[in-house]
Amino acid sequence: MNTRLLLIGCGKMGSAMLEGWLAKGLNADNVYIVEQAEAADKLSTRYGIHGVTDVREVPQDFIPQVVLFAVKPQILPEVIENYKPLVRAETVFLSVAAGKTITFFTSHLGEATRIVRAMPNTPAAVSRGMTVMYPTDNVSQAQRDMCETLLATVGLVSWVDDETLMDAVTALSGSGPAYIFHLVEAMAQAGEAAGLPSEQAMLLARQTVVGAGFLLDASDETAATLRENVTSPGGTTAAALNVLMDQTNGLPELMTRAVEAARKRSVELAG
Ligand SMILES: NC(=O)C1=CN([C@@H]2O[C@H](COP(=O)(O)OP(=O)(O)OC[C@H]3O[C@@H](n4cnc5c(N)ncnc54)[C@H](O)[C@@H]3O)[C@@H](O)[C@H]2O)C=CC1
Ligand SMILES: O=C(O)[C@@H]1CCC=N1
Repeated sequence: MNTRLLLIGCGKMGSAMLEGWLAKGLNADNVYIVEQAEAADKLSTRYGIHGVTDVREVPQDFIPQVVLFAVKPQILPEVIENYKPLVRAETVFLSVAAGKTITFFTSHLGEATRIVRAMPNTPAAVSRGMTVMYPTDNVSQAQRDMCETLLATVGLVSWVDDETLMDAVTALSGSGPAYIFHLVEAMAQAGEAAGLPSEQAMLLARQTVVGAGFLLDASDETAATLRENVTSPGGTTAAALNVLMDQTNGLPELMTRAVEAARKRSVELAG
């Protein structure tokens, strides 16, 4: 992979993608990262990329094909205009910032800017990410393909043709890994309450979620069938699922409220 990439912000999400790309052979020499001073030094040493603290330190002859914004949405209004000089037809601006709309980018960078909004998730670090993208009309097919190739290197890719759906995407797959990690915490806590020692409860919860994820990935069956495969009539799983699948107080209702809270927050982050 020889994509010329300028990455703005390399924290949890930026480094998850970068690690996935470098593991799949992205040429580190073609990558510039704008970060805060200490992070820029560490990243250069760790990944062999060019770490800078200001976009003006990027050599004039480095024309990025992709400028990727991976800073917090709250930081973007302060920094976005620094990147205006990079707007040109051969450069696509790819943003993973939750909530930040195409209108936000065009209002600061100009209508001609080619923009792809993307929502990845942190399993990208182990090439199991899920990314959903939405492009502006002026993004060429070649640029769409380039963004898709980049993100497909670290997981599955899907597109939406209605930008407002990016809020729902963010609430489901963007934030979703946190829900699963919390499920591990909740299962471990429940195991402890049922009498298991704390460390063993965590081991069981963790490996159960890892194993179920692998099984889901390896199997052609639906999640519903895999669930039914565990559930003996009148057995222990059925007893637990009676609680979890309760129409009014069960997990679907709780998850719907949680996803809706995240979707609303994504709308608010548009600013
Ligand atoms: N963490 C996640 O699971 C996901 C995050 N996102 C989006 O990714 C973006 C980054 O989120 P995280 O990686 O979680 O945050 P983070 O705080 O880990 O990373 C942000 C990075 O930006 C750097 N930074 C701050 N000011 C900067 C500046 N002026 N110029 C360059 N870099 C600067 C920080 O040093 C930090 O390393 C957000 O917009 C978020 O909505 C999207 C999908 C999932
Ligand atoms: O919590 C957030 O706002 C970001 C967006 C999706 C995951 N993390």
